[in-house]
Amino acid sequence: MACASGVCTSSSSTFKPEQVIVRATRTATTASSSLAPSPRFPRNDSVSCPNRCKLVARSSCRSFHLRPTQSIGREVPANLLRPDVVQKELEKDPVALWRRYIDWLYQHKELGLYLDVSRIGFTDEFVEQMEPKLQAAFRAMEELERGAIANPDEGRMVGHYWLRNSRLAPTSFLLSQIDNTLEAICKFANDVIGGKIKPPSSPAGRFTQVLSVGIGGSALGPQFVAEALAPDNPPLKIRFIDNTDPAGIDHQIAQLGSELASTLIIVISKSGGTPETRNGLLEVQKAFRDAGLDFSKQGVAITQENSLLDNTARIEGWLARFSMFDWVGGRTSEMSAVGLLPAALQGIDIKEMLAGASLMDEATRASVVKNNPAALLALCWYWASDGVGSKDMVVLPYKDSLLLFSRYLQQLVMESLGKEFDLNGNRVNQGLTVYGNKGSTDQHAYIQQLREGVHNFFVTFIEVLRDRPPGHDWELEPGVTCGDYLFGMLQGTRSALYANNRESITVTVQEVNPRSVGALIALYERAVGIYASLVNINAYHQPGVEAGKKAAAEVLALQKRVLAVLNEASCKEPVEPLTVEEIADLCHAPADIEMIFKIVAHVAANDRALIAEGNCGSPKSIKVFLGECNIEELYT
Ligand SMILES: O=P(O)(O)OC[C@H]1O[C@H](O)[C@H](O)[C@@H](O)[C@@H]1O
Repeated sequence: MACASGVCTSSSSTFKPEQVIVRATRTATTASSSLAPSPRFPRNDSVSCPNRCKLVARSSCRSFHLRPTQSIGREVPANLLRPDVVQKELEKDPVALWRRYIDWLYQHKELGLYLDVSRIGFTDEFVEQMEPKLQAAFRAMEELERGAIANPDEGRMVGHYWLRNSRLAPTSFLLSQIDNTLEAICKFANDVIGGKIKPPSSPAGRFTQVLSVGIGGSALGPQFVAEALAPDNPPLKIRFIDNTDPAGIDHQIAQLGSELASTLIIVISKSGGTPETRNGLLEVQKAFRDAGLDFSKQGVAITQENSLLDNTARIEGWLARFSMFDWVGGRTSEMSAVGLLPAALQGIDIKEMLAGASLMDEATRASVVKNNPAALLALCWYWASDGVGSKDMVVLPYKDSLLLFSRYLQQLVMESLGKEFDLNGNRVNQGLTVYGNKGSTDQHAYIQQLREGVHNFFVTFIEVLRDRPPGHDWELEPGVTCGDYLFGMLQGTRSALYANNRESITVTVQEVNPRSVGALIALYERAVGIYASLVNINAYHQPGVEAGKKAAAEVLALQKRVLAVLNEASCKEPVEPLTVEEIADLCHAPADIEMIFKIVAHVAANDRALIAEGNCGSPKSIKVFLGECNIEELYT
């Protein structure tokens, strides 16, 4: 598929493994650990030793291959293979630890991505025990990719892997749907950036801003990618409305100011009926009306065909509509129009993102655990959290641009794995808690507790080798750059945590670019899928979310009844102020009295003609009435 502008062309800054070898020899000892030659390829005699292994003798490679997989070396007696003992031994024996590091180091050569699981203390026995479960997980993933109904409750296929390799799609119809949508995204983005598609009444004569309205999976991926990859001066700057907080919405619109006239509004909702997103849309449409602008000329919808949003956009004649597919879940939709259109509009090379994800997908189809980084992650999660989520996953990227990765992963992991029942209907209350921001910033916030406090977590460090674009670095002390400090902070924290028996994983990428970001997303998508199989749950539904939505709808329905009751009382002559108890009785909802009090307090705080007299600190004392009675409402 050809793309006219630079949006979809391949990146010239793609990492080349050879570059690392050169730098590995140039940089001093500090860099050597993360640049260690990988022993992985020689594991299989039929695979020749790749270039990187030239750094070590071929015989050494072979010895890694032949040595039985043992956590801390042959000399350790079997009775020492208890995890805590293993760890203590490793701490005392840096050589054994180094051997464990290289023995388990995963390298994806083309992506320049490494995965270090050596600081997770799993034993060989554990790996052996997990092997049948992992093989079952690989088979489940294979079936999923072939189009099985992998989301049984909702009767859906799960096809986010096809998005980056449409040839994998189970039917030619799906294949052309994927290809056509991608082509349409590229064309639209190019036309907007090139000024062919422009706003009707902007002095700028072209779109300068994107305002994305969406929530959950319809916001977190685009937010993460924008933070990670948007250039300093993107062709269109992006902002987000991802909540129904009126002040937050006002802030975004105020920040746009007169640029509202040159803002492309992208409304994203798979279902097309999410209340927060609908409210965001209505608020933005009001802002357009207030400014005398025609929303339809600047509105774009990304949603499933025939959803409420799709129908609205069609009927109102919005600028464009892009399809979201039934078989792509919200939290795995970054490589669909949901993520790709906003990214392309910011000048991010979306084909490189797809290429990175596709390469990672290939790697994570390997059925040999050590060769499959997603399986290694899932294995570590299982080990570290006893397969029941007993420990939290703290995600610490040491790179500002990856700040939102943990937030993105929060939904991907917790909405996928946080389930009450397993696939056999047993109550399991599964999950894996994710939090984190970035290093070294977090070292000055909560690392104190991680090092010394309650031991309820394991860490995932994300390391980025490239500190800055070439040609910009300088030494702020002799021989030391600012980036060396960041590197030192990461390594120091990793060591300090390990010395206190705190486990960690390290994912290393060469640089933050579309390819590595695509790969990271794909890596974690697959790890979540594999882990879900290991613990026998459906990763692709979210029944628990409905409970909160239903309860919210009930609160709003109750509020309408409260206001009707107050209206009736306030239309009497003289006006009859009511206590909260009286309101609850008149609403025939005595059990909801606390909620009624909260409704009264909220409405009274918002200039809505509801007056609450008394002290809200003692709810029984307050008397409530409406400042204006609405006779019409009474008789309708
Ligand atoms: O894209 P939408 O249909 O508007 O859904 C937005 C979000 O809604 C719910 O909270 C779901 O649990 C999320 O998975 C989804 O991403």
